[in-house]
Amino acid sequence: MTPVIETAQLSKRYRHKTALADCTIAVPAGRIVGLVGPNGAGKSTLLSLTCGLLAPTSGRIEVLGGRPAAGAAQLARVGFVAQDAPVYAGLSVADHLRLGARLNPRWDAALANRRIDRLGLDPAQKAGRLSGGQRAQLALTVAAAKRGELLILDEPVASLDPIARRAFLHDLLEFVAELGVSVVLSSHLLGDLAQVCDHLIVLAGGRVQVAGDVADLLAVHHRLTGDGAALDALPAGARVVHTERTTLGGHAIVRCDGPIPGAQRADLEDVGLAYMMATEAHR
Ligand SMILES: Nc1ncnc2c1ncn2[C@@H]1O[C@H](COP(=O)(O)OP(=O)(O)OP(=O)(O)O)[C@@H](O)[C@H]1O
Repeated sequence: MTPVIETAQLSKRYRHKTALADCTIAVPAGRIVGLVGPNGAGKSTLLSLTCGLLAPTSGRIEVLGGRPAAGAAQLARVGFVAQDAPVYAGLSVADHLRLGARLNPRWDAALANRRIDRLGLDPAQKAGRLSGGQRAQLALTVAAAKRGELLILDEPVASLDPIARRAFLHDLLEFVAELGVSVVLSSHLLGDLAQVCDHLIVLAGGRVQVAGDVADLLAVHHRLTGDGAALDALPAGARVVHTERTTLGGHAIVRCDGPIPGAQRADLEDVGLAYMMATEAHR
């Protein structure tokens, strides 16, 4: 099956700043992909390259087997919601849906109306008067009703309160089940991503630190707690990703294909955070 996103040594420089370097990934179809990383890690840059809003400085990127944004057909296959859920402040909710219908050949009016109805949004309300959460939901509705094969969401839950975040992520899961789309969403909130993602990409310092299906990553990452003595007796091939001392004791996240005596399975937050912290520690 063609990967939804495939890159090889992809890099992007803005004048003197390298925002993304040597990025080689292959994202399988049908996944909800969590793209995490600290501020300035290169997440928006990677997503903008995926949508064709930016051109690479070097390297290669293919989206759904084609060049990003290469013509109307390719554009119709990808829905994109940029950071801060941009909407047209002067247009009403209904205007957004009319515009969506005019601009998108595969527009699903029934889906759009059903969502707006369920969210309790007034079709006559100007988008500029919606709350941050409502704007995010409107932007997601427009992107989903486009009926593309890939939905790209840049920090879609950043402006939402915890209840709205839950509702948004729940809706997202429903969409994926209903529409069969692949989704890439970036976030700082590993806990949120852990609820919905089955594929993880950790970016830090403009480089991919780890990427893969969540089940595969969890199978090979272990959490060791204690005074550190266990780290001196790790099995061959084990690699300490990150160690941390806290007032409550210490722990280490270790990558190892086989079992580690006395270790627990790491969870997704452990894994994501460990790779981010390890990069920060080397700066
Ligand atoms: N247009 C630009 N011109 C120059 N530098 C830029 C530009 N856009 C981004 N950068 C720089 O590239 C790096 C990566 O930025 P990017 O926005 O991709 O990170 P991010 O992971 O999305 O960050 P955040 O989580 O803060 O949104 C940062 O150092 C940023 O300052």
